[in-house]
Amino acid sequence: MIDKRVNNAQEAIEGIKDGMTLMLGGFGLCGIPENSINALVESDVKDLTCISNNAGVDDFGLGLLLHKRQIRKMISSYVGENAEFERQMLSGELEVELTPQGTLAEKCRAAQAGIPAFYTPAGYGTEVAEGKEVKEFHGKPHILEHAFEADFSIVKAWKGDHAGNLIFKGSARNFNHPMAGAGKITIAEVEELVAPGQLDPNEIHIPGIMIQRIFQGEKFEKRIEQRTVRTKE
Ligand SMILES: CC(=O)CC(=O)O
Repeated sequence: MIDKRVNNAQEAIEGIKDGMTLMLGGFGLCGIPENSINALVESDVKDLTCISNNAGVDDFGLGLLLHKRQIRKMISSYVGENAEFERQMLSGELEVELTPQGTLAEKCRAAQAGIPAFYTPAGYGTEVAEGKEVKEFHGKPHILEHAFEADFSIVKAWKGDHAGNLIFKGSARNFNHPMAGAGKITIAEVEELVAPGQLDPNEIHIPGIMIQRIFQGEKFEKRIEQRTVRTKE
């Protein structure tokens, strides 16, 4: 068995350099690889292209990287609820490639499965289709979409073992599942890291072969409490 463990988020993100493309899991504020994002914020790496369903909010998730201007381009499907994102996009500081949500998921899954491209009807007749090859299937036009090419995938799971096998919990599975193994290197941060043999093989969602680095993230109960208090105010 290859032991994929690294000690912490700082070690996990080693090798992420200026200008690289990252895929980051999460939907809403659920299943966000927050420890890795915090380490990226501390690292000062910049000019990143981030593929993620959303861009976080002003004080959480990718919003923290946006705040420090570490992101040059976002490839996302849902980008509301982030005032700094809006400001940077409207001022032209941030490049944005809006992608239909199903296409975003499939571009991840295709990369994970080693499929270079696929056809989809989503986006035909809109800006999304500009410059893309069109082909008819069953009398309906489809556009050719390419699999993502990312340097790193960063995913969050509920449980993982030293070999990188992962189990997600509930809706936190979201984009974490198709992003695992889709980048050249996949980092998994987990809430609980266990020894090999402790996870029920029938419950594993992502096999360890997809993962290169794994670590147990710090617990964030305190942050959640703080956010709850702020929301109530
Ligand atoms: C509506 C959505 O797509 C959820 C999100 O914020 O990621």
